[in-house]
Amino acid sequence: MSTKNSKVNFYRTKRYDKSNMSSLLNYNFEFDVPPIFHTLLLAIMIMWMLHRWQQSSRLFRLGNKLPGPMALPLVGNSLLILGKKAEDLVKYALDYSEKYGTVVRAWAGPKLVVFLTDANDVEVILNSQIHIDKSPEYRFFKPWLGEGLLISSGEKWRSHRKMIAPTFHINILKSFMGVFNENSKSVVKKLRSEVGKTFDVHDYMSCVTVDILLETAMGITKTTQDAASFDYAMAVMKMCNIIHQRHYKVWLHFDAIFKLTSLFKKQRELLKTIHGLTNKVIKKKKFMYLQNKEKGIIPPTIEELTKIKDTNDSIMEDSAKTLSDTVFKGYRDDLDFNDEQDVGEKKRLAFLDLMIESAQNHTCNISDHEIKEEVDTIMFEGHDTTAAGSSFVLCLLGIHQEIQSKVYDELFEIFGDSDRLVTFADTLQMKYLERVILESLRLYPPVPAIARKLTRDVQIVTNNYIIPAGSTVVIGTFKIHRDPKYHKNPNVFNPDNFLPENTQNRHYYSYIPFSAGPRSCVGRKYALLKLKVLLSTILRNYKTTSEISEDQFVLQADIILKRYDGFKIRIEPRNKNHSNTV
Ligand code: HEM
Repeated sequence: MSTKNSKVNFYRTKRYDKSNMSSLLNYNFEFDVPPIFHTLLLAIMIMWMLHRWQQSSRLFRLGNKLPGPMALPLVGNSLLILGKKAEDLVKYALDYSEKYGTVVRAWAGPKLVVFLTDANDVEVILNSQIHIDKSPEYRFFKPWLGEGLLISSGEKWRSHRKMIAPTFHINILKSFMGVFNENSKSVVKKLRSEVGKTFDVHDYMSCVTVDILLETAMGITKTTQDAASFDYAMAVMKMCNIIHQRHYKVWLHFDAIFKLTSLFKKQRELLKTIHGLTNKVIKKKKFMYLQNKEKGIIPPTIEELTKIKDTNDSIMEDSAKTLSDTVFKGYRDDLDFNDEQDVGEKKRLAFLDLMIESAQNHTCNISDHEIKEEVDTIMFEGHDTTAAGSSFVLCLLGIHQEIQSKVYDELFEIFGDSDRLVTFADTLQMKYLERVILESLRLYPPVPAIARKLTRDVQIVTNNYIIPAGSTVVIGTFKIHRDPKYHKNPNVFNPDNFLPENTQNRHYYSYIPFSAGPRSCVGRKYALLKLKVLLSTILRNYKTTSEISEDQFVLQADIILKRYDGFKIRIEPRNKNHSNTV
């Protein structure tokens, strides 16, 4: 029967057979139920079967042994975040963590997500060579970063990590001191226009970070920067913004919906700019490398630049030179400890040059396309993280004036009233500033959570719970860093939390701003060195103040932790004297 006829019959029945109820019922049930009812009935049956199947699955049985909010059939706990604003999510997540403890499960539809905030449980995951796969949410980066280090897995990740980790060796980082200095000076100059005003310092930190990365990752110097590199920098910043939006707007998680939005069109244009420049630079660099090789000019290899030792043990045996080396020593990752020997006259090479060199001399099997993915990854990972990290430090110092005075006194001890550039040896003296940076990364970790996809069951320490294979584990760095078990007055900004006597017996996994274990941040040393040069240069020139106290910060956490209300500060020029006379 056609739809039209069935509708007509339905209404006819109503009009003409009112007196005969039994014939009406018979007539309707057998022939005249509108098709929408059939569809609905079918949908309900399918949903019920799905629900039953889900309930009987191993994931569901094991997952429901973990504490967490009551879940609805099929949608699970998805409705809990529906309609929530990005800036409310941090508070919301913390409330749930308070309510259920250090292990909380949630169902995102059929997907099991387990939140961990106990250092012992976190160690089980991060210290493992097995649980190194990233969660599916990282796929939003794929159009941009491809299979770069951040999202790749398996053998590809292992071999690329082995090649890239040594390019962050301290000897190579030392050769970036000039770039860090030059760009820090340049931002001091730009900040002059903001003296006496309240402004968002993140914009400045973001620009200077991209400029430094253009030079250290791709070898594009300030003098060779052109309109294309400016467009690239802008595109990197805008792409980060699109990915943030995809994370906190649930409907944008679905590719089909995202592709209908104007954001998708924008993303396509931005990626054209980003990939266009990376490809162009790689092509040019490779051509130059081959041309130089023909002339017999061969750049130093990574081994020559770093004098890498053969065994991991010898790396761990090296004595730690800076505070952060001590703090991060327990991570057992593949980043070396400081070696104060200088690289002397050796040429500065950008990460890209080092990768091209490794590919050409066959120490690593990496294609041009893969090099592009790794350069793009470094540009992303190195940008937003350090921009947020440095902005938080400047805001916190604006609030805690007595701590800023101590930082300035230390800098005055090192530099006096001179305007000279920062040397690597100076950075080793900046012990108080280093504590300030580490403490800021504790309270406001730029990467507030890390997610892994489990391919095997894991037994954690808390109640010997089993987290089943197939689930996503989210490690809540923000919350772990504020655990009163490990920090007295955990919500108070106190750089003395990083005095040696306060760190020596602390659980290594209670402080993980750079993650830890085999998949820890490969740029950790780069970031800390750059932050010291950049922040010391700014603080030697300006005093920062903030009208807003910490409890008024409106935090927004998606991939990167930021202030939704903006990183507002005021600055005034320093008289080059001890802080008490400023
Ligand atoms: C304050 C600054 C930084 C912080 C807090 C930070 C934090 C992190 C964290 C937590 C991860 C692990 C992410 C995850 O597992 O989901 C990570 C990975 C990574 N970071 Fe950083 N990062 C910083 C700066 C940098 C810089 C400057 C670079 C490069 C120039 C960089 C390059 C990378 C790369 C390539 C990875 C992926 C490593 C892998 O999976 O093997 N990071 N970072």
